[in-house]
Amino acid sequence: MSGPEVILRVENVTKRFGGVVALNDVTLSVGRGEIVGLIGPNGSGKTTLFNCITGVYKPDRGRVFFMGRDITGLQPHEVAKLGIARTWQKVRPFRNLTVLEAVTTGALLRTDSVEEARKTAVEVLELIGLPREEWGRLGSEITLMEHKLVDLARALATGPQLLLLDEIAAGLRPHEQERLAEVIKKVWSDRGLTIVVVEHVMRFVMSLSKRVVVLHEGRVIAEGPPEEVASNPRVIEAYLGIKPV
Ligand SMILES: Nc1ncnc2c1ncn2[C@@H]1O[C@H](COP(=O)(O)OP(=O)(O)OP(=O)(O)O)[C@@H](O)[C@H]1O
Repeated sequence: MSGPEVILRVENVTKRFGGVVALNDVTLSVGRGEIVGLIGPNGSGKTTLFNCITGVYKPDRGRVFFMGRDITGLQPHEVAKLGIARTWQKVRPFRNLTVLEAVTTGALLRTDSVEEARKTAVEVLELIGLPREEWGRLGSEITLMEHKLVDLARALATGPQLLLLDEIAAGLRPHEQERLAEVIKKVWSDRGLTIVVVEHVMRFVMSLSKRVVVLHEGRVIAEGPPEEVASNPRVIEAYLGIKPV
């Protein structure tokens, strides 16, 4: 890939679960500063790819490079420390923590000082625009949209260079998805981040990404600008379940 520095490189990654080949020789690159959409039907391997990048799973074959360094097989906390953060497909409730405390836990990756971590959390919460009166509320008291923003804030508080968002728009109403896309664009430009967005909601992907990679049955079947990819017959065939633009 020419152009910007390659920040993430996945090379020939294969991951099997028993007889299921979740990823089959996947190769892709992400340039620094890009927002790349990763799409594909249910079960095509998107979350498994995130798990192989972040050290949740070790690939059976292939390598993962981050900023030129081979990170294959590192533990999740080591990968996080190097500067890769993620959100999870399922909202992870933090019933007994407040919003501010939950985001502070993210910042504790980089410091032992709770005071310093809280400062980072405040900065991030201000950046994403979650109103101050929400910061003292418990996880059990906030809406799904607020949970998504807190997940995003917690990931940002770890101080990443690369952010992996796993279906963060799922379950939100269209106007909430629009707001979330605006927040993501804001943090992307403010923090100079690189972002990979796994998403089923095509409109959401298209509003964020100039380049989309399509997975189908564990393989990359197409890659390019969203409009081009959306009209690619191979993608349409693989992807009958896709939501219309
Ligand atoms: N821990 C696991 N154990 C066994 N099989 C798994 C595991 N994780 C994923 N798989 C299988 O690997 C394949 C890819 O799953 P994955 O969750 O990566 O797909 P996905 O594209 O993220 O799907 P979705 O859009 O539904 O979230 C599926 O067949 C899935 O059942």
